[in-house]
Amino acid sequence: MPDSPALEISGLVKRYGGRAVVDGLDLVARSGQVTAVLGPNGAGKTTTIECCEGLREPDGGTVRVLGLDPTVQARELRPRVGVMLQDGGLPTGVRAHEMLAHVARMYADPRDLGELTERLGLGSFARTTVRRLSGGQRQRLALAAAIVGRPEVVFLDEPSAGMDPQTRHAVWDLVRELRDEGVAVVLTTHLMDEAEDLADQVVVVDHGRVIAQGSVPSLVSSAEDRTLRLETTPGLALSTALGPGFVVSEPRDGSYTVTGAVDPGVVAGVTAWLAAQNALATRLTVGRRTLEDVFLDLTGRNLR
Ligand SMILES: Nc1ncnc2c1ncn2[C@@H]1O[C@H](COP(=O)(O)OP(=O)(O)OP(=O)(O)O)[C@@H](O)[C@H]1O
Repeated sequence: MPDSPALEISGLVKRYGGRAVVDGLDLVARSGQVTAVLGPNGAGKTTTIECCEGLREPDGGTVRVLGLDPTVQARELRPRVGVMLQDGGLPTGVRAHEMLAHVARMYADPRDLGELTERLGLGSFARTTVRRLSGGQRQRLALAAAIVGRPEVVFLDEPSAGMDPQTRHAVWDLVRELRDEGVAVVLTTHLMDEAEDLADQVVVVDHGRVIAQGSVPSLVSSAEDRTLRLETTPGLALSTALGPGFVVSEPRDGSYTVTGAVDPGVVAGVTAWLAAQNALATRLTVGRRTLEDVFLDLTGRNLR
């Protein structure tokens, strides 16, 4: 069926030692779209992706990749799915270019290795053994290995972690191209700008469940809320200057954010209140909420 999703997860449960780290998770990802899975450390993202890759067996629910069950139909799926693991998962004793050439030989119609090498800047370390590669170089090689076989679905677990900005942009371009070629790209990331730039659909996972999903615009503008950002004297009780319905935080000393229905009257009220405290605002901006604001609202500010 042309409209059937590339990935369909229903009620996925995965337990470790009796604890459900994935706890009834539903997710659909489509061809020609980038789906970004976000969530705090330990939320269950990697475990979910590993169930999709056939690396972990679910304890409940179903996972279908291209309509197939990744645990029992792994052989049929292997040539159609590309996987980039968080730890690289590469053999360490071979040279980078040998590893990639070996992976390419496993596919019927691999990408041009020269072009891929150029695109991801692999040339400078092609003759280095994998064990001696830097973290970012290893990531680049792992990405090349994930896409060399022209997969229909690609799972990228934190693809740009440890990459320098130049490489990150090259990777983003490549991901957009894959999407335009009709590939279903499913990636996990902690980089909100990566999700904002790339994702057609964002899925926020916490405690093993999906707690929000949608396009970036739909997530950031679900209300008429705006964010007022303010730099001034630390430790002010800024919430007393505002009525109910506003959330004030001071993530760094003297750097405040106010979320809510920020209108001209609210800005005037805040600056008047600051003047009464003899506090000078050295910076004041009003903007739309960012994906990071939404993420922190959804998942809280406590460390995991
Ligand atoms: N093999 C395992 N045995 C026991 N517990 C595990 C195992 N793998 C993962 N866990 C636990 O499952 C939970 C979810 O881990 P997972 O790696 O899926 O999270 P994540 O959302 O990918 O986190 P991160 O953002 O840190 O990569 C964590 O509490 C982790 O400690």
